[in-house]
Amino acid sequence: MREPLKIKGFAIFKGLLDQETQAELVGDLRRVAAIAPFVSPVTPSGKPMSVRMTSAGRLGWVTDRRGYRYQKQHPDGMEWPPIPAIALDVWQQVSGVDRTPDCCLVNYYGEGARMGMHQDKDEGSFDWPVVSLSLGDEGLFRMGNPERGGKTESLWLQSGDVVVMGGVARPAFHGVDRIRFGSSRLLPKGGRINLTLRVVA
Ligand SMILES: O=C(O)CCC(=O)C(=O)O
Ligand SMILES: [Fe+2]
Repeated sequence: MREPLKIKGFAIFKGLLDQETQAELVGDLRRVAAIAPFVSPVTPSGKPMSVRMTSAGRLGWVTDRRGYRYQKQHPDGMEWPPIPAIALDVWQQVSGVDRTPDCCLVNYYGEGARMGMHQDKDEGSFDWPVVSLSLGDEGLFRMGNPERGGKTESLWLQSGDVVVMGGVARPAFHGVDRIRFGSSRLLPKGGRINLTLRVVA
């Protein structure tokens, strides 16, 4: 495996997944969404998020008026489907830890969707990395600091890229400013999918 790019402690593996594997993973995610449909979540303050979300794994990440949290069931009551083997394989290749993730959060970015700067901090511990996989349209990923504000660096993530947020980058603020809708042909209707694999302590 090639050495990752390192930006502010974020390790970026450009093009880790080949096209065939990306297409296979999209098929797996269709099966995930057939069991646990994408929802349009709201933040605890009631603000609609522009991304749509579902999860796979023992736990799923959800947000609504009651707060941000992990839970064992989809908002509609069903258990989350298993994490696709391809995603677990990527985790094993890049995470550097000997534990399987509990959650694979699946975000879908349609035209105009974005994600504001935030920390991933509902996991109970920053000891485990978060591994992120990008599929479909390009997304402009912004990398910040463990405190809000300060200098940031941005990078376009393309289909097949993998980012590891570990060490100093684990508590760092990050977000997706915008996507280039229609820049990839992986998803017939366009858009971007991001998977994040997380250990929930
Ligand atoms: O879409 C991305 O690349 C990042 C997603 C993210 O930060 C999250 O789901 O917490
Ligand atoms: Fe995040």
